[in-house]
Amino acid sequence: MKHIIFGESHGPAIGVVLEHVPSGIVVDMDFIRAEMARRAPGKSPMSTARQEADEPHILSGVFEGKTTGTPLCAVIENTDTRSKDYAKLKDLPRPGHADYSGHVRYEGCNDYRGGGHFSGRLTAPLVFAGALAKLILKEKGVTVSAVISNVGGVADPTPEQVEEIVLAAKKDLDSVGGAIRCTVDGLPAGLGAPDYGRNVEGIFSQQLYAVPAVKAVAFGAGFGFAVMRGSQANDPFYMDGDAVRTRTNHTGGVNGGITNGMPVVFEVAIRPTPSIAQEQDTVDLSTGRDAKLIIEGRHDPCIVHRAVPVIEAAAALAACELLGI
Ligand SMILES: Cc1cc2nc3c(=O)[nH]c(=O)nc-3n(C[C@H](O)[C@H](O)[C@H](O)COP(=O)(O)O)c2cc1C
Ligand SMILES: C=C(O[C@@H]1CC(C(=O)O)=C[C@@H](OP(=O)(O)O)[C@H]1O)C(=O)O
Repeated sequence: MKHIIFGESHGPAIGVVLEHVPSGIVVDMDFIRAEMARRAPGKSPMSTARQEADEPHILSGVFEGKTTGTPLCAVIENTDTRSKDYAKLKDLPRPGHADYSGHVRYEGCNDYRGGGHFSGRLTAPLVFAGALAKLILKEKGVTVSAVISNVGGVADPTPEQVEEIVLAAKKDLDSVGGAIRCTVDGLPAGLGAPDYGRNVEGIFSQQLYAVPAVKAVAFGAGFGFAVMRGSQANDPFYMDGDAVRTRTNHTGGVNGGITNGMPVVFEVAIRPTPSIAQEQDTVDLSTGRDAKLIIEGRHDPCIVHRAVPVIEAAAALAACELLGI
């Protein structure tokens, strides 16, 4: 299964085309809508004020409630755009966002309104694709679930702590980052390979780094391995009936680029939102001079809580790839 995400944040619509979807998958729209709602903007003071229904319109690839196996196209309308907030960003790129790198890469032809194709808005069709992937994985006994593992330096925060930290950053005209831990359960041992392009960590990472604001991916103990001894790091094997299992899972379910039958566990770091309301230094691309920038518009003071279903979606697509779907 391959997917391509299309659209810009302030264009008429965004969407996804999936090809090689297995035929006969029952497209549970209640489940898909619930997944989309977990990510949708405008739901709390901790998120952007932009209001979008995020209702997916399926144009092809589904007939009588089931996938046909031919290309599946889903479109999501953009209705609450306010492009005037972005007028000055044509010449004044936002530090941390993709305005400057996108301008260079696309020779000034990039749609800078709302971040264009770089916007976190493009994760709405990704969540649609991920929801479909989860429906496929369910039939194979594979589940994907993620939680917030850090916000603003506080590990495994309670929902109340998340709210307090995010709203404090917002009050300071600032933003805050964090991390998400994701578990993929039910993948059999023996998937993947050690080689370039085929190893489990690489397949997951390709999907995860395509999510805007993801800045690090670590499997199992991750950077913690750097300060462990072998006796602490190794996961001892034992027999659980007929199944080979490990007592700990520091390695995050992967050895030598191949699943070992334990849950695949990884953590991603999410950067603080680039668009903050404080005055910042930038450059004026029209004059070639240093400049000051005050960003207007409606931005997420934190991305972490909104990205939890997005990380699950990326992981579900990676799990399908590993299973040869
Ligand atoms: C769900 C989601 C919401 C986001 N909301 C914002 C936002 O409101 N303002 C902003 O500047 N960046 C936001 N971002 C992050 C930018 O899209 C991202 O930082 C930018 O495209 C540059 O990509 P990079 O951080 O991966 O380098 C969001 C990302 C996601 C996944
Ligand atoms: C619209 C969404 O988030 C947007 C992501 C985003 C960015 O730069 O990534 C910037 C803001 O866009 P705008 O200025 O158009 O409101 C967010 O609202 C969404 O996630 O659906």
